[in-house]
Amino acid sequence: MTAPQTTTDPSRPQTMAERILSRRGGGTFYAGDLAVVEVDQVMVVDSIAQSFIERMQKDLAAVPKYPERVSIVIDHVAPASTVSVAQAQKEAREYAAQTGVRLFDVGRGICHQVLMEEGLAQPGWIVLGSDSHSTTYGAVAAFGSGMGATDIALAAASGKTWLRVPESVKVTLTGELRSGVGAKDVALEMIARLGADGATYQSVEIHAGDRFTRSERMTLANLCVEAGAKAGLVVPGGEILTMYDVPEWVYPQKGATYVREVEIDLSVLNPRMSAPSEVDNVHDVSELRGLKVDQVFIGTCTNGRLDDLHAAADVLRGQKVDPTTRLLVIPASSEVMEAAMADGTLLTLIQAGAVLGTPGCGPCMGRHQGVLAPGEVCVSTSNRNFIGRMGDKDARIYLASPAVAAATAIKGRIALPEDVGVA
Ligand SMILES: CC(C)[C@H](C(=O)O)[C@@H](O)C(=O)O
Ligand code: SF4
Repeated sequence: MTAPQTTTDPSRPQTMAERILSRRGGGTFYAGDLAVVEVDQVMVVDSIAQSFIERMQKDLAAVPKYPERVSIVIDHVAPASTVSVAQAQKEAREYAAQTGVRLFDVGRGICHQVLMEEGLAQPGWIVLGSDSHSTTYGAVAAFGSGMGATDIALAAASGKTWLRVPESVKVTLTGELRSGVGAKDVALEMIARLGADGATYQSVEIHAGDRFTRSERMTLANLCVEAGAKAGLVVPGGEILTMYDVPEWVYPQKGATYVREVEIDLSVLNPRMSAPSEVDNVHDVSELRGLKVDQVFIGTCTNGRLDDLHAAADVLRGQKVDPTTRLLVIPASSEVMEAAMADGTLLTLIQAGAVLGTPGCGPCMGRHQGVLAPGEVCVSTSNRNFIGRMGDKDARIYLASPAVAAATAIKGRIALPEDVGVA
């Protein structure tokens, strides 16, 4: 493996990140180069809205250059849990009304899911979010990246951003998954292989062929930031080609330079689980089987979509949640909730004993709707299990797929679907 040089020789093949940033920056850029690029969408979440507005109004004395390219989403603590949260959300609504930027209010859903549903991330776009999981847009070959309030405000004010073109790690998926193993298991395996800081400021370029739906690709791209990645780009294929116009210039070129190459053979992968308190502490679920669990949470931008709820319902149908365990289910968006309502999935989940929450982040970051007490154990379909993430610092979080989470809820202990009679 050779480290890429920062030459601007246009004949050298480019990675996906290099190609997209070159195109959107009107130049030929390679890893290490500084690029100034057009920004197609700026996303601001509720928790950051106040600092964003302050930067815009006080520091920059600017209004959004293209209001239609800015979206504010009230999702992290929605509905509001305290007076100060309510005040911040009120200011965000007023700001949107004054400036004409889009506002997605309480109940519409988690920022990344909402932008994707609204078509506000497209192949080849640059989407910047005030949220670290903005790598999710890479599911549709958009260069999605999280930035702080200051950079986000600068992008909103100028319509551009500048960044150092990241080096790329190539992740190649081979073979076919066995039944009962899914995108979340692949994503956890990928983070285990890359390491929690293993792709810091790099672009993780995932070669998945025609495998995986958009939803599954979102799970893969979402987790990339847990390896420290600047972006997580899935090479377009399969369903994406039928859903989007994919320009030729988003594809990586043969012979592009990668700092590291990782190959994952899907055919030997088992259901995986990340144990406390780092996302890359990944084990086979069978090794952790039997541990008593107090709360199970199915939702989030990682695994709160319709296919995730279907996977949970397939396990929970006709069964009951263990009486000593709580099961919280929070659809990622109003659209997901409506579809799950219409096809009977929510009824199946509720009949099994699930408690439903408002579409949004829910207890994912420990702000409300299911905070954990000291000593409690939670199995969650989310993406982070750091100390204190979902409440008390002495609570422990295990990350898994919706199917494993559902089986665990029935047993009240970490379990596989086969343990509750589901093949
Ligand atoms: C609140 C937000 C800024 C934060 C993030 O950046 O990711 C949150 O979504 C998270 O998952 O920790
Ligand atoms: S669902 Fe969780 S990880 Fe996703 S944006 Fe919300 S808090 Fe962050």
